[in-house]
Amino acid sequence: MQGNRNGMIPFPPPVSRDRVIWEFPKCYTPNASLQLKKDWDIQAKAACKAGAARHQPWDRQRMSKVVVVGDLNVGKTCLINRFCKDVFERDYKATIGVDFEIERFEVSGVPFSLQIWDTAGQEKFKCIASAYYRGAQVIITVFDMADIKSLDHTRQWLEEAMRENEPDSCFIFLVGTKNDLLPLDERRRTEKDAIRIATEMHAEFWAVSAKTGENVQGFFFRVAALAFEKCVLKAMENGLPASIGHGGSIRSDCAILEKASPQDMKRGCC
Ligand SMILES: Nc1nc2c(ncn2[C@@H]2O[C@H](COP(=O)(O)OP(=O)(O)OP(=O)(O)O)[C@@H](O)[C@H]2O)c(=O)[nH]1
Repeated sequence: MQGNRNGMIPFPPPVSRDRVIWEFPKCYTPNASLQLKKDWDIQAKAACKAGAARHQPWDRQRMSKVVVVGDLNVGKTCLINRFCKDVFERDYKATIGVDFEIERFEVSGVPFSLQIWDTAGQEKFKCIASAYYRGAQVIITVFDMADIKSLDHTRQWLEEAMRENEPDSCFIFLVGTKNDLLPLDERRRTEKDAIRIATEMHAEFWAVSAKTGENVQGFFFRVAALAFEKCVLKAMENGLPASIGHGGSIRSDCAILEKASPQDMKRGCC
């Protein structure tokens, strides 16, 4: 895509159809869920409706920061790549430091983005990666369903990520990857252990497979919906106009990305 003279892209293309969210996405299991409700908050819904109806030019986007942490080799990069690029890489290539993707959505008629930070699980890159934990609205702690030790380590990963963030400021998810590797009975046992740990962490649990794609879209839609709704509610709490939409004002804890494309934003990792 061509930028203007400043290298900026004035109007990003419309959000692809498979990134449009109207219905409030369901949780994976009510036994470890951040919210059991089935629909959007009524006030947030009304604000979105009013904003979307205005059809203003899309000159900026609201964005939440998502940080993905967990042991090396658990499948963080594959999970992100399955969702953002619909690919699966069989060979392991360690993440060096950090990398990020920006994924654009339309939620209840309103543009919204997730800035998804993929961090390195290797000890030697930890100090680089941890510099990027700050300012997260969502923390995703990932473990490998076929490696129970990686589940035990998620508490430590969360603790480290929370050190850089305010208590109660983030949605926390516990995600078990590679569920394609387990027979059903073993999968059930691991899920039971994970649900116990998710409850301790005040996290929502999901079991996914980047290889088969199972639950990957459902999971990221849930992340986007919860993060988006929180932005809307926070903006309303702060007394900002209740009408939110293309060019409207959700500020709160969402960053606003002014007319820059993901390519403009993408920096080399450390
Ligand atoms: N069977 C199966 N293998 C997977 C899945 N997800 C990832 N893998 C494999 O697990 C290995 C590690 O995946 P990565 O996504 O690179 O792991 P990572 O957590 O990003 O690792 P670091 O970058 O070192 O932190 C790769 O060989 C993947 O092919 C999955 O859902 N199923």
